[in-house]
Amino acid sequence: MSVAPLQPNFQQCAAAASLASSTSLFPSSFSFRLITLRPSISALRPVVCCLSQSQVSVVNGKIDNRVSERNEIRLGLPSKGRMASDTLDLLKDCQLSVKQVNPRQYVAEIPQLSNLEVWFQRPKDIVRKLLSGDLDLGIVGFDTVSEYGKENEDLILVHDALDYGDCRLSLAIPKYGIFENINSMRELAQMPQWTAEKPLRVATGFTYLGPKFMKENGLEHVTFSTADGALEAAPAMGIADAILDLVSSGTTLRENNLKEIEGGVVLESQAVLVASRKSLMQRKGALDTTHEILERLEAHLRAIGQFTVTANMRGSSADEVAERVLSQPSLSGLQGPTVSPVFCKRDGKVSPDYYAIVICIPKKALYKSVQQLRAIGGSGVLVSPLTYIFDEETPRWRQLLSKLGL
Ligand SMILES: Nc1ncnc2c1ncn2[C@@H]1O[C@H](COP(=O)(O)OP(=O)(O)OP(=O)(O)O)[C@@H](O)[C@H]1O
Ligand SMILES: O=P(O)(O)OC[C@H]1O[C@H](OP(=O)(O)OP(=O)(O)O)[C@H](O)[C@@H]1O
Ligand SMILES: [Mg+2]
Repeated sequence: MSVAPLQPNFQQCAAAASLASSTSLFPSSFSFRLITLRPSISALRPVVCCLSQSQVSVVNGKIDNRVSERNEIRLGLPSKGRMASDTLDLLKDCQLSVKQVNPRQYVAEIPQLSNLEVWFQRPKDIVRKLLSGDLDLGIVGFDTVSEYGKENEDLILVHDALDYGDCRLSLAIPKYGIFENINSMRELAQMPQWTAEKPLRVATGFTYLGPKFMKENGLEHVTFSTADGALEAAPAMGIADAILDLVSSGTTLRENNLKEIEGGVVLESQAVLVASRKSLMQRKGALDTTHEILERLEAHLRAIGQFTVTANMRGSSADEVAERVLSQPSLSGLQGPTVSPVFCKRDGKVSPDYYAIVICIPKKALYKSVQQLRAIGGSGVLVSPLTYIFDEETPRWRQLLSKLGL
């Protein structure tokens, strides 16, 4: 069951080769439909063999690393499962609503991004199609990127924390029987029961990450079986000794008398935006579109953790009020407070009577901040939700450029 790691030099070629040779990865009806839609793509590669309808092909014995010549940028979104609706909700919150004519149609558009096609696919197929060059961008769980991306260097995480789909990939064993006193990976590895003849049987859908993790943890005698769901039943059914599956609330494990163990978490996951490096580097418009999506995501995700707070303060000058505000640890805002004079007319004279301050405050620190505002003489505190925070430049954009060597 273990999958040998790919040699870095041959990763792209091998990934494309295995994709092309596996009919289960490319249902023929779907492939044919794409080829019919884009006849120019196959016509571009006149010689020798074409591995997929897209970019990694072998021309006259050499790897052709160019991207296929389509004009649209393609974004893959989950077509089903728990990620599907959350992904559409997130994009909507970023003013990037996906217009889908009907739910059975797999292609859609985002009117704000004119050069973009949205393709609805199963999460694992999004990763496979990023590798084969049939998609340029995708939103899926980090677990799916890790399992099906197999550390391929062509995959680049553009945004690693989209704030939904939180779960962890974790090893779990029964609470009872020979496992009763086993509470860590080390103890599991040291159990005398596992031999070449009678290995530890692990049920998992993660057949790349599973063997790798067990090997890294010194478990030599392990076999894997796989199933598409309800893995938690496998130990009670006598099919497996342990399971390696996603855990979120932990309810499913508890209900099935299973427990996680120390050191047994393979990875923490949440939804991510992932891209094909080749597409970003070579496809016209791909980097610009990615920049716009990233900016909108960052602006929204930064804002949802914050409130805008306004308050009135008496004081002798804006500077003096600012000093009082900044003396409090929770009131420094994103870049310091905005302090504005509020003018009143008294005895025919216009002068600042008090000052209005505006600051952004993390939602978690709201009550503490209100207490600190009151302590320094703030009154009339108004709290409103924030919709977007656009920074001068997002840190993730700089990171992306540096990953691309730009
Ligand atoms: N219990 C969970 N809580 C939160 N997120 C989860 C949970 N289980 C899975 N996920 C995340 O959602 C993604 C999709 O999971 P989902 O179960 O919807 O689809 P799937 O497992 O690919 O399909 P299916 O379960 O129908 O075979 C996972 O890759 C993971 O990132
Ligand atoms: O820790 P919990 O909150 O209980 O969630 C964990 C369960 O969620 C997922 O299953 P899913 O609901 O996707 O069903 P599936 O087995 O059909 O994939 C995962 O495979 C676990 O079984
Ligand atoms: Mg599932």
